[in-house]
Amino acid sequence: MTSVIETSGLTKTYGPVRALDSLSLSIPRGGVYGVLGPNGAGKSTLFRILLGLIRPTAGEVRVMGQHTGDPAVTRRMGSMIETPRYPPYLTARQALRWLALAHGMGAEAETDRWLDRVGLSEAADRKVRGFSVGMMQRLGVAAALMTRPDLVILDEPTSGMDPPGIQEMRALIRSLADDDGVTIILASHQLLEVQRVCDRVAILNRGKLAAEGKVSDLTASGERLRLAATPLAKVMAVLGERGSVQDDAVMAAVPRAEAPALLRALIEQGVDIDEARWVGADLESVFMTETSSVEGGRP
Ligand SMILES: Nc1ncnc2c1ncn2[C@@H]1O[C@H](COP(=O)(O)OP(=O)(O)OP(=O)(O)O)[C@@H](O)[C@H]1O
Repeated sequence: MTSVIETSGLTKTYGPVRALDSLSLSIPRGGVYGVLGPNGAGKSTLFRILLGLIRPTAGEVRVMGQHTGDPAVTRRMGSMIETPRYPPYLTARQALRWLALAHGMGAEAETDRWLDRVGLSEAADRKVRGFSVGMMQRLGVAAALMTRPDLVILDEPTSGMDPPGIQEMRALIRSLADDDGVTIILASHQLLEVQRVCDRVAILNRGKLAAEGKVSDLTASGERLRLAATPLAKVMAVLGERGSVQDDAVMAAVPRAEAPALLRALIEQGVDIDEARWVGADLESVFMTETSSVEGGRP
Protein backbone atom coordinates (compact mmCIF):
# COMPACT_ATOMS: atom_id res chain seq x y z
CA MET A 1 0.00 0.00 0.00
CA THR A 2 1.60 3.31 -1.07
CA SER A 3 0.84 6.08 1.36
CA VAL A 4 -0.06 9.60 0.40
CA ILE A 5 -0.05 10.75 4.04
CA GLU A 6 2.08 9.42 6.89
CA THR A 7 1.90 10.83 10.40
CA SER A 8 3.73 9.56 13.42
CA GLY A 9 3.16 10.78 16.99
CA LEU A 10 1.50 13.88 15.55
CA THR A 11 0.53 16.23 18.36
CA LYS A 12 -0.95 19.72 18.40
CA THR A 13 -1.73 21.54 21.61
CA TYR A 14 -3.54 24.83 22.12
CA GLY A 15 -2.68 25.74 25.70
CA PRO A 16 -4.16 22.93 27.80
CA VAL A 17 -6.14 21.48 24.84
CA ARG A 18 -4.58 18.55 22.98
CA ALA A 19 -6.28 18.90 19.61
CA LEU A 20 -4.15 16.02 18.25
CA ASP A 21 -2.62 13.56 20.66
CA SER A 22 0.20 11.42 19.27
CA LEU A 23 -1.67 10.51 16.10
CA SER A 24 -0.04 7.91 13.86
CA LEU A 25 -1.89 7.44 10.61
CA SER A 26 -1.16 6.12 7.14
CA ILE A 27 -3.53 7.12 4.35
CA PRO A 28 -3.20 5.13 1.13
CA ARG A 29 -2.81 6.71 -2.29
CA GLY A 30 -5.99 6.52 -4.36
CA GLY A 31 -9.61 6.15 -3.30
CA VAL A 32 -11.72 8.10 -0.86
CA TYR A 33 -10.63 8.31 2.78
CA GLY A 34 -12.94 9.58 5.51
CA VAL A 35 -11.79 11.28 8.68
CA LEU A 36 -14.55 11.04 11.28
CA GLY A 37 -14.96 12.14 14.86
CA PRO A 38 -17.23 14.09 17.17
CA ASN A 39 -16.98 17.88 17.40
CA GLY A 40 -13.54 18.85 18.63
CA ALA A 41 -11.97 15.46 17.76
CA GLY A 42 -9.16 17.15 15.80
CA LYS A 43 -10.23 16.67 12.16
CA SER A 44 -9.78 20.27 11.07
CA THR A 45 -6.54 20.54 13.01
CA LEU A 46 -5.22 17.51 11.13
CA PHE A 47 -6.28 19.01 7.79
CA ARG A 48 -4.67 22.37 8.60
CA ILE A 49 -1.41 20.62 9.43
CA LEU A 50 -1.53 18.57 6.22
CA LEU A 51 -2.06 21.74 4.21
CA GLY A 52 0.87 23.44 5.94
CA LEU A 53 -1.40 26.13 7.43
CA ILE A 54 -0.34 25.37 11.01
CA ARG A 55 2.62 23.56 12.51
CA PRO A 56 2.38 20.54 14.80
CA THR A 57 3.64 20.85 18.36
CA ALA A 58 5.39 17.46 18.06
CA GLY A 59 5.59 14.43 15.81
CA GLU A 60 6.21 13.74 12.14
CA VAL A 61 4.09 14.29 9.07
CA ARG A 62 4.78 13.58 5.40
CA VAL A 63 2.49 14.41 2.49
CA MET A 64 3.37 12.57 -0.71
CA GLY A 65 6.71 11.84 0.92
CA GLN A 66 7.55 15.51 1.50
CA HIS A 67 7.39 17.98 4.38
CA THR A 68 4.14 19.91 4.67
CA GLY A 69 4.26 23.46 3.41
CA ASP A 70 6.77 22.52 0.67
CA PRO A 71 5.51 24.49 -2.37
CA ALA A 72 6.11 21.47 -4.62
CA VAL A 73 3.64 19.50 -2.48
CA THR A 74 1.15 22.33 -1.95
CA ARG A 75 0.86 22.71 -5.72
CA ARG A 76 -0.29 19.09 -5.99
CA MET A 77 -3.01 19.57 -3.35
CA GLY A 78 -6.48 21.05 -3.53
CA SER A 79 -8.68 21.81 -0.55
CA MET A 80 -11.92 23.15 0.74
CA ILE A 81 -11.67 23.65 4.46
CA GLU A 82 -14.62 25.87 5.25
CA THR A 83 -17.58 27.07 3.22
CA PRO A 84 -15.65 29.20 0.75
CA ARG A 85 -16.20 32.92 0.33
CA TYR A 86 -15.80 34.82 -2.90
CA PRO A 87 -16.29 38.49 -3.75
CA PRO A 88 -20.12 38.68 -3.86
CA TYR A 89 -20.25 40.82 -7.02
CA LEU A 90 -18.50 38.11 -9.13
CA THR A 91 -20.41 35.47 -11.05
CA ALA A 92 -19.46 31.82 -10.47
CA ARG A 93 -17.54 31.80 -13.76
CA GLN A 94 -15.73 35.04 -12.91
CA ALA A 95 -14.89 33.75 -9.41
CA LEU A 96 -13.27 30.62 -10.85
CA ARG A 97 -11.37 32.61 -13.49
CA TRP A 98 -10.20 35.02 -10.80
CA LEU A 99 -8.91 32.06 -8.75
CA ALA A 100 -7.30 30.53 -11.84
CA LEU A 101 -5.39 33.79 -12.40
CA ALA A 102 -4.33 33.77 -8.75
CA HIS A 103 -2.87 30.29 -9.40
CA GLY A 104 -1.07 31.56 -12.49
CA MET A 105 -3.39 29.57 -14.74
CA GLY A 106 -5.12 30.61 -17.95
CA ALA A 107 -7.40 28.64 -20.24
CA GLU A 108 -5.90 25.35 -19.03
CA ALA A 109 -7.92 25.83 -15.83
CA GLU A 110 -10.98 24.71 -17.90
CA THR A 111 -13.26 26.64 -15.58
CA ASP A 112 -16.40 25.88 -17.60
CA ARG A 113 -15.69 22.16 -17.54
CA TRP A 114 -15.35 22.22 -13.75
CA LEU A 115 -18.50 24.31 -13.35
CA ASP A 116 -20.28 21.65 -15.38
CA ARG A 117 -18.72 18.81 -13.39
CA VAL A 118 -20.02 20.25 -10.07
CA GLY A 119 -23.46 20.95 -11.56
CA LEU A 120 -23.17 24.74 -11.73
CA SER A 121 -23.32 25.26 -15.51
CA GLU A 122 -26.73 26.88 -15.39
CA ALA A 123 -25.70 29.17 -12.54
CA ALA A 124 -22.34 30.08 -14.12
CA ASP A 125 -23.38 33.66 -14.87
CA ARG A 126 -25.19 34.31 -11.62
CA LYS A 127 -23.52 36.42 -8.98
CA VAL A 128 -22.29 34.35 -6.04
CA ARG A 129 -24.04 36.86 -3.72
CA GLY A 130 -27.28 34.91 -4.29
CA PHE A 131 -25.75 31.44 -3.94
CA SER A 132 -27.01 28.98 -1.30
CA VAL A 133 -24.53 27.29 1.03
CA GLY A 134 -24.72 24.16 -1.11
CA MET A 135 -23.93 26.11 -4.29
CA MET A 136 -20.97 27.76 -2.57
CA GLN A 137 -19.73 24.30 -1.52
CA ARG A 138 -19.90 23.13 -5.14
CA LEU A 139 -18.04 26.18 -6.33
CA GLY A 140 -15.45 25.54 -3.64
CA VAL A 141 -15.03 21.97 -4.87
CA ALA A 142 -14.63 23.20 -8.47
CA ALA A 143 -11.95 25.63 -7.24
CA ALA A 144 -10.19 22.82 -5.38
CA LEU A 145 -10.17 20.62 -8.50
CA MET A 146 -9.34 23.17 -11.18
CA THR A 147 -5.60 22.99 -10.51
CA ARG A 148 -5.71 19.22 -11.23
CA PRO A 149 -4.35 18.16 -7.83
CA ASP A 150 -3.29 14.61 -6.96
CA LEU A 151 -4.72 14.96 -3.47
CA VAL A 152 -7.85 16.83 -2.43
CA ILE A 153 -8.86 17.58 1.16
CA LEU A 154 -12.53 18.39 1.71
CA ASP A 155 -13.92 19.43 5.09
CA GLU A 156 -17.66 18.71 5.20
CA PRO A 157 -18.18 18.87 1.41
CA THR A 158 -21.92 18.17 1.66
CA SER A 159 -22.86 20.40 4.57
CA GLY A 160 -25.81 22.61 3.67
CA MET A 161 -26.71 20.54 0.61
CA ASP A 162 -30.13 19.09 -0.19
CA PRO A 163 -30.45 15.32 -0.83
CA PRO A 164 -30.09 15.57 -4.66
CA GLY A 165 -27.03 17.81 -4.16
CA ILE A 166 -25.53 15.28 -1.74
CA GLN A 167 -26.12 12.49 -4.25
CA GLU A 168 -24.43 14.49 -7.03
CA MET A 169 -21.48 15.33 -4.78
CA ARG A 170 -21.11 11.65 -3.89
CA ALA A 171 -21.05 10.71 -7.58
CA LEU A 172 -18.52 13.47 -8.30
CA ILE A 173 -16.22 12.41 -5.45
CA ARG A 174 -16.36 8.76 -6.55
CA SER A 175 -15.69 9.64 -10.17
CA LEU A 176 -12.71 11.82 -9.22
CA ALA A 177 -11.23 8.90 -7.32
CA ASP A 178 -12.20 6.15 -9.78
CA ASP A 179 -11.83 7.90 -13.16
CA ASP A 180 -9.29 10.68 -12.49
CA GLY A 181 -7.14 8.82 -9.94
CA VAL A 182 -7.35 11.68 -7.42
CA THR A 183 -6.94 10.76 -3.73
CA ILE A 184 -9.76 12.35 -1.75
CA ILE A 185 -9.63 12.86 2.01
CA LEU A 186 -12.83 14.17 3.51
CA ALA A 187 -14.29 14.91 6.91
CA SER A 188 -18.00 14.57 7.45
CA HIS A 189 -20.54 14.10 10.20
CA GLN A 190 -22.95 12.47 7.73
CA LEU A 191 -22.07 8.89 8.50
CA LEU A 192 -24.43 7.23 6.05
CA GLU A 193 -22.91 9.36 3.32
CA VAL A 194 -19.39 8.46 4.47
CA GLN A 195 -20.32 4.77 4.45
CA ARG A 196 -21.52 5.14 0.87
CA VAL A 197 -18.61 7.10 -0.55
CA CYS A 198 -15.47 6.19 1.43
CA ASP A 199 -13.20 3.18 0.97
CA ARG A 200 -11.47 3.56 4.33
CA VAL A 201 -12.00 5.71 7.39
CA ALA A 202 -10.17 6.88 10.48
CA ILE A 203 -12.27 7.66 13.55
CA LEU A 204 -10.67 10.28 15.79
CA ASN A 205 -11.68 10.83 19.37
CA ARG A 206 -10.13 13.62 21.43
CA GLY A 207 -7.15 13.85 19.10
CA LYS A 208 -6.41 10.12 19.19
CA LEU A 209 -7.02 7.41 16.64
CA ALA A 210 -9.98 5.37 17.91
CA ALA A 211 -10.39 3.09 14.87
CA GLU A 212 -9.06 2.81 11.31
CA GLY A 213 -9.69 0.53 8.40
CA LYS A 214 -11.75 -0.40 5.38
CA VAL A 215 -15.39 0.59 5.81
CA SER A 216 -16.40 -2.98 4.89
CA ASP A 217 -14.11 -4.47 7.59
CA LEU A 218 -15.18 -2.02 10.29
CA THR A 219 -18.85 -2.66 9.68
CA ALA A 220 -18.40 -6.44 9.28
CA SER A 221 -16.68 -6.72 12.68
CA GLY A 222 -19.89 -5.56 14.34
CA GLU A 223 -22.18 -7.92 12.46
CA ARG A 224 -24.91 -9.84 14.28
CA LEU A 225 -26.99 -12.92 13.51
CA ARG A 226 -30.62 -11.78 13.38
CA LEU A 227 -32.94 -14.55 14.53
CA ALA A 228 -36.67 -14.34 13.94
CA ALA A 229 -37.61 -17.24 16.22
CA THR A 230 -40.13 -18.26 18.87
CA PRO A 231 -40.37 -18.33 21.76
CA LEU A 232 -37.97 -15.41 22.23
CA ALA A 233 -37.48 -16.28 25.89
CA LYS A 234 -35.96 -19.66 24.96
CA VAL A 235 -33.68 -18.03 22.39
CA MET A 236 -32.49 -15.57 25.01
CA ALA A 237 -31.98 -18.37 27.53
CA VAL A 238 -29.59 -20.11 25.10
CA LEU A 239 -27.77 -16.91 24.11
CA GLY A 240 -27.48 -15.25 27.52
CA GLU A 241 -25.49 -12.01 27.32
CA ARG A 242 -24.72 -12.57 23.66
CA GLY A 243 -28.35 -11.85 22.72
CA SER A 244 -30.48 -8.73 22.66
CA VAL A 245 -34.10 -8.35 21.59
CA GLN A 246 -34.76 -5.88 18.78
CA ASP A 247 -38.10 -5.50 16.94
CA ASP A 248 -39.51 -8.99 17.60
CA ALA A 249 -36.18 -10.64 16.74
CA VAL A 250 -33.03 -11.53 18.65
CA MET A 251 -29.69 -10.10 17.59
CA ALA A 252 -26.97 -12.62 18.41
CA ALA A 253 -23.36 -11.50 18.81
CA VAL A 254 -21.70 -14.76 17.77
CA PRO A 255 -18.79 -15.48 15.42
CA ARG A 256 -19.83 -16.98 12.06
CA ALA A 257 -18.07 -20.26 12.89
CA GLU A 258 -20.30 -20.76 15.94
CA ALA A 259 -23.58 -20.14 14.11
CA PRO A 260 -24.32 -23.77 13.06
CA ALA A 261 -23.85 -25.06 16.62
CA LEU A 262 -26.03 -22.26 17.95
CA LEU A 263 -28.83 -23.05 15.49
CA ARG A 264 -28.66 -26.76 16.41
CA ALA A 265 -28.84 -25.87 20.12
CA LEU A 266 -31.88 -23.68 19.52
CA ILE A 267 -33.69 -26.43 17.60
CA GLU A 268 -32.88 -28.95 20.33
CA GLN A 269 -34.48 -26.57 22.84
CA GLY A 270 -37.68 -26.59 20.76
CA VAL A 271 -37.24 -23.14 19.22
CA ASP A 272 -38.98 -22.50 15.87
CA ILE A 273 -36.65 -20.51 13.60
CA ASP A 274 -38.44 -18.51 10.90
CA GLU A 275 -35.35 -16.71 9.67
CA ALA A 276 -31.65 -16.42 10.48
CA ARG A 277 -29.56 -13.85 8.62
CA TRP A 278 -26.38 -11.85 9.13
CA VAL A 279 -26.80 -8.13 9.59
CA GLY A 280 -23.76 -5.84 9.23
CA ALA A 281 -23.22 -2.99 11.63
CA ASP A 282 -23.55 0.44 10.06
CA LEU A 283 -20.83 3.02 10.37
CA GLU A 284 -22.95 4.98 12.82
CA SER A 285 -22.95 2.15 15.35
CA VAL A 286 -19.18 1.63 14.87
CA PHE A 287 -18.70 5.38 15.37
CA MET A 288 -20.83 5.44 18.53
CA THR A 289 -18.98 2.46 20.00
CA GLU A 290 -15.54 3.89 19.23
CA THR A 291 -16.25 7.40 20.49
CA SER A 292 -18.46 6.75 23.50
CA SER A 293 -15.74 5.85 26.00
CA VAL A 294 -14.54 9.35 26.88
CA GLU A 295 -14.10 10.84 30.30
CA GLY A 296 -15.52 14.25 30.96
CA GLY A 297 -18.22 14.25 28.25
CA ARG A 298 -18.27 16.12 24.98
CA PRO A 299 -16.27 19.32 24.54
N1 LIG B 1 -6.96 28.04 17.07
C1 LIG B 1 -7.36 27.36 18.14
N2 LIG B 1 -7.17 27.83 19.39
C2 LIG B 1 -7.54 27.12 20.47
N3 LIG B 1 -8.12 25.91 20.43
C3 LIG B 1 -8.34 25.37 19.21
C4 LIG B 1 -7.98 26.07 18.01
N4 LIG B 1 -8.32 25.28 16.95
C5 LIG B 1 -8.88 24.17 17.47
N5 LIG B 1 -8.89 24.22 18.82
C6 LIG B 1 -9.40 23.17 19.73
O1 LIG B 1 -8.82 21.95 19.33
C7 LIG B 1 -9.75 20.88 19.43
C8 LIG B 1 -9.90 20.22 18.08
O2 LIG B 1 -10.55 21.13 17.19
P1 LIG B 1 -10.85 20.80 15.64
O3 LIG B 1 -11.44 22.03 15.05
O4 LIG B 1 -9.61 20.25 15.02
O5 LIG B 1 -11.93 19.64 15.77
P2 LIG B 1 -12.90 19.05 14.66
O6 LIG B 1 -12.82 17.56 14.81
O7 LIG B 1 -12.58 19.61 13.33
O8 LIG B 1 -14.31 19.56 15.16
P3 LIG B 1 -15.65 19.91 14.34
O9 LIG B 1 -16.29 18.59 14.00
O10 LIG B 1 -16.47 20.66 15.34
O11 LIG B 1 -15.28 20.72 13.15
C9 LIG B 1 -11.04 21.51 19.96
O12 LIG B 1 -11.07 21.33 21.37
C10 LIG B 1 -10.90 22.98 19.59
O13 LIG B 1 -11.62 23.78 20.50
